[in-house]
Amino acid sequence: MEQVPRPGPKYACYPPHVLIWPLPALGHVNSMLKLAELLSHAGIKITFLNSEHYHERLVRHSSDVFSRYMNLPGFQFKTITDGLPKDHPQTVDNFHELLNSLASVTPPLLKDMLTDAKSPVHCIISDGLMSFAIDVAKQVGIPIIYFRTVSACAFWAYFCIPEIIDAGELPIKGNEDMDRLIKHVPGMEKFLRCRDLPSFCRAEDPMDMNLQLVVSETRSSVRADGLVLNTFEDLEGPVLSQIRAHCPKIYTIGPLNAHLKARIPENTHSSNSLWEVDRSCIAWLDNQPSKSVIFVSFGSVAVMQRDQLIEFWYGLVNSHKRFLWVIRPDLISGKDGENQIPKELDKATKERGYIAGWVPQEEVLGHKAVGGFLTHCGWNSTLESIVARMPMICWPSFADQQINSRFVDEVWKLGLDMKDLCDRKIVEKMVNELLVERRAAFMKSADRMANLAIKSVNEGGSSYCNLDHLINDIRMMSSKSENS
Ligand SMILES: O=c1ccn([C@@H]2O[C@H](COP(=O)(O)OP(=O)(O)O[C@H]3O[C@H](CO)[C@@H](O)[C@H](O)[C@H]3O)[C@@H](O)[C@H]2O)c(=O)[nH]1
Repeated sequence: MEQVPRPGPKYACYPPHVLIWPLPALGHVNSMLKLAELLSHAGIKITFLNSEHYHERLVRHSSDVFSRYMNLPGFQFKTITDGLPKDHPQTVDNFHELLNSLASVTPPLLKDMLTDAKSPVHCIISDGLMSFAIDVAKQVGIPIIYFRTVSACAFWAYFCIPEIIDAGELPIKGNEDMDRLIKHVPGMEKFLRCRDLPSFCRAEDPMDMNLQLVVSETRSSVRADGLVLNTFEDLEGPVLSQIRAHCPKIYTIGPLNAHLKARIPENTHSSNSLWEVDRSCIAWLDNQPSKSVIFVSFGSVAVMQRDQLIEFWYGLVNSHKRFLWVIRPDLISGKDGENQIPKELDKATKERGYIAGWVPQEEVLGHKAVGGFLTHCGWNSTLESIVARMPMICWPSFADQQINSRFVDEVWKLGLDMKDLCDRKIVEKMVNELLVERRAAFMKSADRMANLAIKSVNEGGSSYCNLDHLINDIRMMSSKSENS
């Protein structure tokens, strides 16, 4: 399906044209849409290439997001197949299937799109996990910039995995080995433990398919003409210096949610939620005392066992604090014991809890009644929490979430790392630490980091200037191509 572009503002000559192509996963599509909006605002023509499945979802479940983008001048959606059946489960275990399928079916389609003389593309910004896009870009001679949607610390850990394996630091030798320090991620030698490495490193075999795939994709970033990261210099400066030794052209332009608000203040709907949002929780929050609620959400893909759900539930109830919990319809893996919620949990939830399937997360984090965030530490959630001055309890599940958690707790002092423990007593204790006992200290760090985040996206800040660099570089690519 292709949308005909609507007339945009009157550009002097040809506007630069960028093709943006995310991996079909919510955390990726969501943040690349934000980048698309920022570039569109700067007068750049955008073709946003969505997988057929994600596009259908966007049109059907988020028609407001879809029409908002369709109204941006010079913006169009195009779709491309991911080569998988419609009902193919999208879980972390199927990650390599998705990437392999994309790599086998999309290159000729992309090449056709890029060689269409009617609509020349001057630059591709592709997801930083799709190296086949680099191969196609090089064949047709169009510059390509990578966008990696994870933190710089996660990117750097992925980048160093071959050295970690060569040094014999992987595989991890069972649970008792989890607290061993890793020596071969420069800059993190003092605090990075086996348990904090991206979850793919837990494979028993260092040649594990998912692990090798993510490493080779990360390493391929050096072949791109630039790397965009959704982070900011004051948050991850030391790690960024390490990465710059390998990928010299890095555009740190985050936090993207704050950057959008800074550049386009009239845009009050930046969250780009691709699923239907239940807003009834806002009315519930309106009736709760200030900073009294712990918000619980584990992102769009993480799953948990039913017994883990019950442990969290007891922990929240036993903390005697109010809670708002996002339980997605597909959050619980396996259906054992469905509908058997112990009566005391049910009763306490009616008294001081609220459960929803999908909420306007950024708005919730900014609500005056919310005092803390129990999160899986997906990168978008982590940044949204930082911008909202919200201390965190981190229960990481997979991929980059473990290392993000470690940084939240040990480096940025913005919250507590629960590691992969799941025990009602720990949940209860941490909720009380976050909301009461250590509240003042966490709030001080959260305020400081939020101020730095806001400074970075305001005029003159590092992310603001880096986005201007990116826009100027794209303009140069376009004028070079028009002159050749
Ligand atoms: O009820 C909800 C729950 C979540 N969200 C939004 O959904 C996004 C979730 O993104 P993220 O926190 O990054 O989590 P995942 O969806 O799990 O993201 C995947 O992609 C991220 C970016 O690559 C990685 O950091 C994660 O580990 C990976 O699981 C955020 O923008 C939330 O605001 C809502 O709008 N409403």
